[in-house]
Amino acid sequence: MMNDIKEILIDKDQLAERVRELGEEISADYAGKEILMIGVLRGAVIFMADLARAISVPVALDFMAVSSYGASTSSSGVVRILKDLDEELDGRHVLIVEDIIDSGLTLNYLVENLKSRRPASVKLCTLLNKPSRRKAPVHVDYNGFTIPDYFVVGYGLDFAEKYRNLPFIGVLKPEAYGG
Ligand SMILES: O=P(O)(O)OC[C@H]1O[C@H](OP(=O)(O)OP(=O)(O)O)[C@H](O)[C@@H]1O
Ligand SMILES: Nc1nc2[nH]cnc2c(=O)[nH]1
Ligand SMILES: [Mg+2]
Repeated sequence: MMNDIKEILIDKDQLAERVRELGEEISADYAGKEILMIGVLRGAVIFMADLARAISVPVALDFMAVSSYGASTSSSGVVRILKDLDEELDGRHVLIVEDIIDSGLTLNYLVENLKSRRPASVKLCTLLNKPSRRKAPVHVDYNGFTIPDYFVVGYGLDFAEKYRNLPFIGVLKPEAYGG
C-alpha cells in the first residue's frame, strides 16, 4: 500500500496536532452547550473519532451517508442520501464533520438540508479544504488544512475504498489509479 504513495502531504504528528487545536477551539466556542456531531460517511469517520476525543464539551454522534462520487476521482455532481440521521435536529447545535471539501457539491447540499430541520445552529468542520476546486459555495467554520489540487488518500480518504486506514494524508502515484 505504501508503494502506491508518491508523497506524504500531512504526517501523523501534524494531523494529531491540528486535531488537538481544532478540538480546543471548538470546545471554547461551544462552552456550556452540547454538540451533535454529524459525520459524513464514510470518509469522515477516522477524523471524527479523533476530533470527538479532542473536544471537552458533551457531544452526541450521528452519521449521514451522502455520496456524489463513485469509483472515480471527479464529481458526478449528483448528491444522493444513502443513509439519513437517527437523531432529531430540533434545537440542537449541529457540527458537521467532513474529511474534505472539494467541489463543495456534497456540503452545499447537506448544509441546506440540515438547516431546514430547525437546529439551533449549524457549523461545519473539515479536515481538508481544496478551495481551488469549488463549484458550489460552502462556508467552512473550522478548517484543518487548505491543500492544493492533488487527489489525496489516507486518514479516512479512499481511492476505490482503499487507503482509508493510512495514518497520514498522502498523494497517490498516478499508476495507483491508472493515470
Ligand atoms: O466537495 P465534494 O466535491 O462534494 O467532495 C467531497 C466529498 O467526497 C468524498 O466523499 P465520497 O462521496 O467519495 O464518499 P466517501 O466519504 O464514502 O469516501 C469526501 O469524503 C467528501 O464527502
Ligand atoms: N480520496 C479523495 N476523495 C476525494 N473526494 C474529493 N476530493 C477527494 C480527494 O482529494 N481524495
Ligand atoms: Mg465523504
